Amino acid sequence: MGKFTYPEARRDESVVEDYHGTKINDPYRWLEDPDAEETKAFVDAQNEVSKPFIEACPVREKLLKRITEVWDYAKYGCPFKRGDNYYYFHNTGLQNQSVMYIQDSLDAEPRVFFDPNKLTTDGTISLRGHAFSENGAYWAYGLSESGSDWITMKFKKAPSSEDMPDTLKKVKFSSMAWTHDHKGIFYNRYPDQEGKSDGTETTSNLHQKLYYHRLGTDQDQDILVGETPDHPKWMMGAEVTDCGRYLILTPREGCDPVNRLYYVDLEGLKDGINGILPYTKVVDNFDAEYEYITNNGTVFTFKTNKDAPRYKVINIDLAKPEPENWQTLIDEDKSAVLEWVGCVNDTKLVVCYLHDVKSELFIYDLATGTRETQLPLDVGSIVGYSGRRKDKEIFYHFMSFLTPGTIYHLNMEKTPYEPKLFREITVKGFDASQFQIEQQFYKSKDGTKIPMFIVHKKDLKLDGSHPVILYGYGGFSISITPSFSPSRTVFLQHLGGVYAVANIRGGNEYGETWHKNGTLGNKQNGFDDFQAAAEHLIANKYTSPGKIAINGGSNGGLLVGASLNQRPDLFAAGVAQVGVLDMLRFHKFTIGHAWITDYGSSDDPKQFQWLVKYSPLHNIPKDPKGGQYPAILLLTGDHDDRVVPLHSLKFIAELQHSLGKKEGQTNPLLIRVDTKSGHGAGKPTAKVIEEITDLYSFLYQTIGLAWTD
Ligand SMILES: O=C([C@@H]1CCCN1C(=O)CCn1c(=O)c(-c2ccccc2)nc2ccccc21)N1CCCC1
Repeated sequence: MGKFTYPEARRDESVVEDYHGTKINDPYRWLEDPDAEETKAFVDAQNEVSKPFIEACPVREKLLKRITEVWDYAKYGCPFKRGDNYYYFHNTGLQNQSVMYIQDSLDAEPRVFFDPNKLTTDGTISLRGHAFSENGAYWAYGLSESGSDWITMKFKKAPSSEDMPDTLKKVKFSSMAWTHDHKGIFYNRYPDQEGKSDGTETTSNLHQKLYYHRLGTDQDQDILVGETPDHPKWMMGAEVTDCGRYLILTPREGCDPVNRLYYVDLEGLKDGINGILPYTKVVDNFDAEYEYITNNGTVFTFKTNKDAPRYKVINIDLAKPEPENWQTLIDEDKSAVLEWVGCVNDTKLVVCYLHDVKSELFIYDLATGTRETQLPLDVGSIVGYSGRRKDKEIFYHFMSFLTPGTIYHLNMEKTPYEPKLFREITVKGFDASQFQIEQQFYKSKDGTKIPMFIVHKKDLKLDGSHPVILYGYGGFSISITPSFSPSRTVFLQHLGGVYAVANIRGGNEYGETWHKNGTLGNKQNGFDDFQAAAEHLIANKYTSPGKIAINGGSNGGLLVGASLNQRPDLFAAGVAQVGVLDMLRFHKFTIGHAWITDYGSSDDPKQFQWLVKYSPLHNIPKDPKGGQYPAILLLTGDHDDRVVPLHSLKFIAELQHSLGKKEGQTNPLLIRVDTKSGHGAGKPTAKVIEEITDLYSFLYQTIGLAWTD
C-alpha cells in the first residue's frame, strides 16, 4: 500500500520534565488542551487521513450491511421486581438505547416505562445508573450525555413514570441509596470546578462528597453527610441495608478491590439526617474489600478477600466488631474465584463462582453457609442477575461465545430447585453448530499457565493461514469471560477469521493473586502473557505473524500499544480503543489518579522506573524488528472523560513523527476521533456499528482479509 503523508504536528522540544533525575521530553504536551484551536485542527487533520483509508476498504459497505443485519436481533435483560411490578430492559435490535418496560405480572402486556431514545435524535443520551425506592413508588435515574461519566440525576414516580422536578447535577461515580421512608436518596457529587464539566474537560476528579437529597427540594438544599477533606482521592460508596436501619459507607481511594467499612445506625439519629453523619468505623484500612450482602440485625454478611485472594463470605456482628469475632460463612474455594453473592427469599444465598474462566452458580443457606444445590449451566458466563432478599424468585442471564443469551427463572419456594427457561435470545441466520470454541492453556514467558479461548469455524485446517484477532485486557481485577458478539460472527463467518481471547494476568480470573501479578512492578507479565498467546497461536498453526491483529480497549489499549512497541515482528496490526498510552501523566487527568493502584505513579522514583519502561508513548522502537511498525489504528472520542483523548493524540503524533517518514514504513499509523462519543458505556447502537465496521475495514486492508459470502 502506498505511503502516507501524515499531518505535520508542532513539536515543542522545550517541554522537558525531570523525573527524579531523568529528563523526559514531552513535545506534544500542547495536545493535552482539548479546547486549543491547534488541537482541534490536529484532530480534524488526523480524521482526514484515517477516514479515507478506512472508507477505501472495498467491502466496507458489505461489512456495514452484514454487521447491521447480525446486530438486528431482540435483546432482553433479566426482569426485576420493584413494588408490585416487574421491569426489564429490551432492545428490538437496532435501537440506539435499550428501553425500560413495566409489567403488572410476568405475562401481562408490557408498557414502556422509560425510553431514552425519546431524549435525542442520535441516541447520545444514555441511562447510567438507576434505583427504585424501597416501596417502588419512586425511581431515581442517571443520564449521561455523549458517553461522559458525568450524570444528571432525575426522578420519576412509579409505576406511572410521571416526571418529578428534582434534578441533581455534578454527579459522577455515584451511589444511589434510598432511605426506606422513601423520602430521599444518598448520592455522590463533586464540588463545582472552574471550567466545563461536560466530559470534554480533563480536570482531575477530587474531593467527591456524599449528600442526602430530600425529594421535592432543590439540590442546593441537599445535606452534606460525608466528606474526606484530608483524603481528596477518596470516594465514599453508600448503601442502605435490606432492613433499612443502617447506612453502610465504603470509602475507596483507587481501583484496587479494597475499601474501608463504616456504618451509621439511621434509627439512632435523634434529629434525622441533618448534617455530617456520625459513623462508626468497623474497618479503617485498605487491606481488603468488604462488599455488603445482607444482615440479620447486627450480624452482617460480607463478601471479602481478607486473607482470601479468591474471596470468601464472612459474618461480622456489629455488636462485637473486632476481627477476632468475625465468622467465616463460606470459606475460600482454592479451585474457583467467588465473584458475587446475592441474598434471596430471606434465607438463601445465590453464589456465583468463576472456575477456569467459566461461571458456576450455587444456592447456599444463609444461616449455616452450607452449599445446597448447583444450578445447571453450560460453558459460559452469567452476565445478568436479579433477586433481592425479599424476592421469592430469581432471574439469571447466561451467555457464551456461541449463545446470544438465555434467561432462566427460578422459583425459590419450590424444592428441589428447578430453573425454568424464561427467554431464549436468538440471532436469525446464526447457526452456532458451524463454529467451535476451545479453551487452551499455554505457558507464558515465566512458565505461568494462561487460559485462552479460541473461537473459529468448525473443521478449521491448522495450516497457519487464518487471520486472527487476539483480544486482551489484563488489569483492574476485570475478568474477560465468554460473551456473545454478533459482529464477531461476521469475522468468523465471512472473513475466515479466528477469534482468540487471552485471559492474561491483571484480571480476576484466578483471584487477587492473578490481579496483583499483572500490576505495578509485575505489569510486564500481562504483556508477556499476551505476546505468548500470539506465539502459541502461531506454533499451533492457527495463523502466522503477518496475519495476527491485536485488539483491546482502555487498559487493553495500553496492552495493544505496549505489545506493538515490544514485538512489532509478531503482529501485522493493532487496534487500540480509548487506550491509556502516556503512563507518566495518566494520573493527572479526570479519574486517572484512581488507576495508580494498578500502575503506580511517576511521582514515585521506583514506580517511575516501572512505567517509563513500557509506557507506549515513551517506547516507540526507532528501528522496529521485522522491518516496520505494524499497522495501527487508535480509536477515541471527544467526550471520553475516563481515558481522555490526549493519550491517543500524543501517541499517534509521536508514532507518525518517529516512523511515519521512514522508507520502509508502509503500514498505516492512524487515529479516528469520534464526536459526541465517550469511553464506551452507553454508546448508541449506530455509533457502535460504525466503529466496528471501521475496525474491520481497517483490518481488512492491513492483515489481508478476504470476504466470502
Ligand atoms: O476505567 C478504568 C478503571 C478500570 C475499570 C473501572 N475503572 C475506573 O476508573 C472506575 C472509576 N470509578 C467508578 O466508576 C466508580 C463508580 C461508582 C458508582 C457507580 C459507578 C461507578 N467508583 C469508583 C471508585 C473508586 C475509583 C474509581 C471508581 N480504567 C480506564 C483505563 C485504566 C483503568
